Amino acid sequence: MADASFGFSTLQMGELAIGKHVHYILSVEKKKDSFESVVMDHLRMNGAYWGLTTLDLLGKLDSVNADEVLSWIMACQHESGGFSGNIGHDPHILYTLSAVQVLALFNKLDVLDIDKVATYITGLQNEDGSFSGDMWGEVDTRFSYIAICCLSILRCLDKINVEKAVSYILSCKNLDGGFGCTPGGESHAGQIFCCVGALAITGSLHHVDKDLLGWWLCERQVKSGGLNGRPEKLPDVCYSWWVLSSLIMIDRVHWIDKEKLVKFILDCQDLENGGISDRPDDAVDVFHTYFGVAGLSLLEYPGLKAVDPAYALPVDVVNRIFFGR
Ligand SMILES: CN(C(=O)[C@H](Cc1cnc[nH]1)NC(=O)OCc1ccccc1)[C@@H](Cc1ccccc1)C(=O)N[C@@H](Cc1c[nH]c2ccccc12)C(=O)NO
Ligand SMILES: [Zn+2]
Repeated sequence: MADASFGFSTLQMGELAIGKHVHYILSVEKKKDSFESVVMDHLRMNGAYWGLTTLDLLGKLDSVNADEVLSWIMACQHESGGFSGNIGHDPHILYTLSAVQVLALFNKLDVLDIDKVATYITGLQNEDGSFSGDMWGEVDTRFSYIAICCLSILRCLDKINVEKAVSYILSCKNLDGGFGCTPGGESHAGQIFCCVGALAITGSLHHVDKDLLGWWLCERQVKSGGLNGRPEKLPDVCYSWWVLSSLIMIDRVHWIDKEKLVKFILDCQDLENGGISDRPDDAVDVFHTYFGVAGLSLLEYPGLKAVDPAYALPVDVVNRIFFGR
């Protein structure tokens, strides 16, 4: 295994610099005053999910102090049961999923008052089956996915009206086979991931035209091998997740060139300091490092743990939730 952490071999772009990326993630965790840390301050709960899931996929989750992480997460829980992006911020469904996902990584879901979290999420479902992100009421199919994914991990999906949630998601399906953030919204790979993921978790994928959607998704691959989020856009590593996980869930992943996509992601690494950027020679960040590693995991890159395309968690974590002790 040629890896910089052993110091002897030189690293070339043709492989994943695992040691470098572990070092990068751990350094971002420690640096509090960096531009990235400040910008991401209100998204810190998402940042914890991206960084820690990356470490787990790389087999290095034991590099962090679980108790420190867990006490910070619980300090972000609001009396409503929801979680905020950082201590003292307002709760939002976005951060509630990330908090639950991180607790699942550490096999610590038992520290939660499950009913309290479930009540918070259930309270965000609207009459038409859609979900709002918080008390201000913004509706987006992203929030439908988050509600369904989170309650499924907590094993209390029955607390919401699943039938109406599914029918709302289907009302956001477009003629091109894709999905938007609300009915009539333009198809976008991120929203497609959310709708396909929610339909997969609720066992409703038979409503999807897999050939039509598969075609729209495989058309996201550009000459360089990278994937974009919409027609005519530039490729971006994070679409290696949004597009790829959707293709896998509808069983059409063989419609893209996997080898060329692996090469695109590896070309986005910073081999000096670690981390992965959205496209070659751009600045790295934890978000793209996570979606790059998760994308490589979906492509069965050697040495990575398998990731579940619908739950966006390592497969062994998902198995433990549903079949373990
Ligand atoms: C707020 N974010 C975004 O808007 C990014 C910006 C971006 C990165 N590369 C191209 N654009 N876009 C983004 O997350 O789009 C994905 C998306 C959008 C809408 C619906 C579904 C998915 C990023 C942060 C960010 C900002 C700027 C640069 C890099 C990262 C972000 O926090 N995205 C969130 C969106 C999100 C939260 N929960 C989700 C659940 C399912 C799907 C998406 C999310 C995320 O992916 N968390 O895991
Ligand atoms: Zn991106």
